[in-house]
Amino acid sequence: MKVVKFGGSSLASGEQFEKVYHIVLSDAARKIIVVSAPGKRHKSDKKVTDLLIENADYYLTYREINEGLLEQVVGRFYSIAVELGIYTDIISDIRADIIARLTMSISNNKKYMDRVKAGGEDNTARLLAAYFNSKGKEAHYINPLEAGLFVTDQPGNAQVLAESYENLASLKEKSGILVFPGFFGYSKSGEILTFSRSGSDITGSILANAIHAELYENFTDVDAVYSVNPITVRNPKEIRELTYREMRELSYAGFSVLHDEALIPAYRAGIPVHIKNTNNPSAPGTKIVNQRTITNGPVIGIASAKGFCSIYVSKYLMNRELGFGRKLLQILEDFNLSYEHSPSGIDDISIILRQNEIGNEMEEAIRNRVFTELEADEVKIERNLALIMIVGEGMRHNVGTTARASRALAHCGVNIEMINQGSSEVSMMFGVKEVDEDRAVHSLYEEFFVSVSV
Ligand SMILES: Nc1ncnc2c1ncn2[C@@H]1O[C@H](COP(=O)(O)OP(=O)(O)O)[C@@H](O)[C@H]1O
Ligand SMILES: N[C@@H](CC(=O)OP(=O)(O)O)C(=O)O
Repeated sequence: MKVVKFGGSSLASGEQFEKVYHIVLSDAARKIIVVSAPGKRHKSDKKVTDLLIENADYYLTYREINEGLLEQVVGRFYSIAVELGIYTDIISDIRADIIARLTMSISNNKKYMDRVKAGGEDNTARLLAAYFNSKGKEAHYINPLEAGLFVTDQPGNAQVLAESYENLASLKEKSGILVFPGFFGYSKSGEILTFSRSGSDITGSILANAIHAELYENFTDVDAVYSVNPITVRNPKEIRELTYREMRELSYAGFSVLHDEALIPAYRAGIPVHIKNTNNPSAPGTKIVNQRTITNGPVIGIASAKGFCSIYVSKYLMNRELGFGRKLLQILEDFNLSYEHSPSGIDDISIILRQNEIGNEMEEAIRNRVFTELEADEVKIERNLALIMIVGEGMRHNVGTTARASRALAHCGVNIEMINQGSSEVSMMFGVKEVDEDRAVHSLYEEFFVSVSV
């Protein structure tokens, strides 16, 4: 039995729905279909989720529906139904559902937003099931509350609760194709909560774990996971096989093709993940597995992401001071900040954080506390950093990868602000200024994938 997830790009129009229909029917093992909300049909288009957010924002501000915005969302579903020739009252049901989400009582703005956002996936699942039925195929929309997908009470960032796996296991026994909306679950008190953005990938992985699927297929709009983001480098090398660890590191640092939280459930149950292209289903795609044979050089992928800042603290004899690191992290915890990395030296430590979490006032308050409470010699906060992650299981067995990477960065004139090598030895991270990011990635790609034989 397979769980198959289709992303927003795979469901953006009636034509895409048709492709999904044929893909699902071409393999009888494809049992549970997880759907995102319709995505962009072209570059300047809007995702249904973003349209729903605009609708919710308007309602929160004016306490009335903006008819124009509402029509944009309903119009997306309507045009898909027309293209597919589904002439039922499904569109009036979808309109009523979205109006109900928008006009319900508001106790908490963030939860209100989640309920509206979830309308994209929920109605897409209903529409896809209706399409299968219109073609005489047995398919059922599955409601995540009835199926028992329970999550924590964290709006926009919910986490699955352990009991969900047992609840969802019984889906295996149901007949026909099951169409499950991605991206959201329910709190124990019955409220809708979404995962973070792009979270339908997480739903697919949870379901694959719950039913002990033989495979979790994730259909998107690219032929493979590429060794570098195809938006940064043209026609990059395709990756055929990746380990869970490699993909985890790469998706953390910018390989948005798979949500970085989506691997854990599949990994825990040992279920391979297969990334495939809805627009070219016969392409081999990329498999994510527990172990792979290392046929390439040390590096399998290079990922990068903007939006980080570093807090650099130095103090003479820091290494001898009991509890220094703990006290520093305690200060950050007091500000409700989680940190990403902390490379350190004998007398200094840098803490890397996501900069959108620290405003200017908070920055000043942190600086003051570190100076006064920790008696630091120097505290420097640097913004607009990009992290570049070089990843590959082969790095463990290869000498000189760091030297090659540093040489490549020096070659293109990029200054390394910080280096961090993960203890797992499958990744190496470089901090550079955001303005240097693209140049650095090109040069690293050239070094590890193009010019030098490995
Ligand atoms: N290394 C990479 N390999 C493939 N795609 C990548 C990579 N890094 C970023 N992407 C982007 O991920 C996109 C697919 O993910 P996403 O937009 O979430 O699709 P979906 O609509 O299927 O959920 C691709 O179109 C591509 O632009
Ligand atoms: N529709 C949601 C969830 C999702 O997974 O979407 P996509 O598959 O298009 O990344 C979002 O835009 O965040």
